[in-house]
Amino acid sequence: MRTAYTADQIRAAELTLMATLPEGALMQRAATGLAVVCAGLLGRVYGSRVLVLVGSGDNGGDALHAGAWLARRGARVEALLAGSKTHEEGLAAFLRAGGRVAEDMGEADLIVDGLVGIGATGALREPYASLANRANAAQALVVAVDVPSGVDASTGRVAGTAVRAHLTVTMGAVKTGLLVDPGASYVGALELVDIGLGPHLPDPDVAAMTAEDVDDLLPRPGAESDKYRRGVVGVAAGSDRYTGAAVLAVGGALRAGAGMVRYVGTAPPVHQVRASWPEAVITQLETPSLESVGRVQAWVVGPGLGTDDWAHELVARVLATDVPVLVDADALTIVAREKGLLRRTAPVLITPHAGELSRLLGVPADRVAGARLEHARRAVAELGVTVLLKGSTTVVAEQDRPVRVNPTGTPWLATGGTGDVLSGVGGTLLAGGLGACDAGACAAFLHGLAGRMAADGAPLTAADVAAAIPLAMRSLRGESRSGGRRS
Ligand SMILES: NC(=O)C1=CN([C@@H]2O[C@H](COP(=O)(O)OP(=O)(O)OC[C@H]3O[C@@H](n4cnc5c(N)ncnc54)[C@H](O)[C@@H]3O)[C@@H](O)[C@H]2O)[C@@H](O)CC1
Ligand SMILES: [K+]
Repeated sequence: MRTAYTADQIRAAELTLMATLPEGALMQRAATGLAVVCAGLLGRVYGSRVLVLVGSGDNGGDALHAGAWLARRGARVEALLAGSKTHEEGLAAFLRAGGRVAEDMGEADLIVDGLVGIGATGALREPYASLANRANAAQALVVAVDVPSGVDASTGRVAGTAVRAHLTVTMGAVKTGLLVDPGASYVGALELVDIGLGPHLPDPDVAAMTAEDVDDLLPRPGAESDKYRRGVVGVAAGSDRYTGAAVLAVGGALRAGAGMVRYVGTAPPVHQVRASWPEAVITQLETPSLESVGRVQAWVVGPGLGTDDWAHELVARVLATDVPVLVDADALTIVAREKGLLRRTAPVLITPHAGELSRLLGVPADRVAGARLEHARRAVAELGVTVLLKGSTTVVAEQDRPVRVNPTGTPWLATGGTGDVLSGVGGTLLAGGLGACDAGACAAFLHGLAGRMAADGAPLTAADVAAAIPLAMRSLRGESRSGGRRS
């Protein structure tokens, strides 16, 4: 598990560590780590041109010390002092090493963003905001110190402009805002410099699963397994109007390794599912009742179901069972009308995108998208369920646990029907015995990985994603060695 922390958590850990060390030692560790990464990026340090953007705090101090390190090795390093004050000791070291103070931004091979780090509050003020824009427009490689300036370290919010880094060198521990969009999309590659903070860190704020974690959690059939023991998943999806959602949800469930999929729906989607998936066991419903449906270990309800009275009744029946339920799409609209349906003892995993969560919380969708963690946590508290909030960074939140932040995915997944596949995968993992948080996080991980494999830099369809799920599972062992990073 890759763990991450809020600015307050980091600050508290830094204070306890600092108390055990000589003054300035921590910054030296941070700056040396930063400089070594910059040197690696430059390839040849001697003669290279480096511009250091220096803010008024310790983030600027890190940047100045790293600039000094590079200057001592022959780089031509200039510092633009942007703050009302400058880290004194850092500036002295920088000047001693032959660094120069610049009046304006000149040409450079590498720009080091030391404007603000975890001490920032709110949108970047001037002149920082203009400098961030100019750094973004420059040809140079951009390395952010600790956090890309303008990204809120604790939440990933970007209130105004922010530095778009090719690489972020973060100190001591990963910050939450580096893993959650929109902030995560400004980070580039992420390097962690160990400054000895580990023993002083509290329980993490958020955690990202690695391929190895997912591999360990996935239910796998043993010699004793039969289809019932592997998990039977029920899928209540599709309607006369939306038949494809049923096909995709059933496909996701089957491809994720369900022992058996029981599909229930009206005649048109039933015909489609039967034609696409002869493996599914199908019950055609005349009335919204589950009486004639055999036993399942988990339900998926909602994709393409519609929101009329018939659908409402079916959602209510599914939620009245005593097994885990994954609630998606139209079923989310229905439970937004009658939240009492979510009050049950067996686990509920809801899988909204920002728009659906905004209806559940009564908050505008853009606010949900801009502060994903906050709203996922709020939904957990208000609704008493596990929440998988889909989007550019999918997050899974559950009471009393660090939020799981999904590290896989590709923008190509933003196409119709991929959410239906995800719900099928999640349902199968619930039926296989995973808890709601693990089922949601593993489903998101596999779905993102499958999307990446199916796309390979070109468009994909939802059916391609479903087809790639077994490939994604198979690749977990190889991925665990390379970390499962976003590409
Ligand atoms: N204290 C230490 O020994 C260590 C510090 N570290 C570095 O220190 C950083 C934190 O340093 P600070 O606490 O001094 O804080 P920062 O350097 O992140 O920023 C604080 C300064 O920025 C200004 N500021 C805040 N919000 C702003 C905004 N929106 N626009 C413009 N200016 C703004 C403040 O007035 C203040 O002067 C970390 O991010 C990290 O880079 C790490 O190297 C670890 C060791
Ligand atoms: K920075």
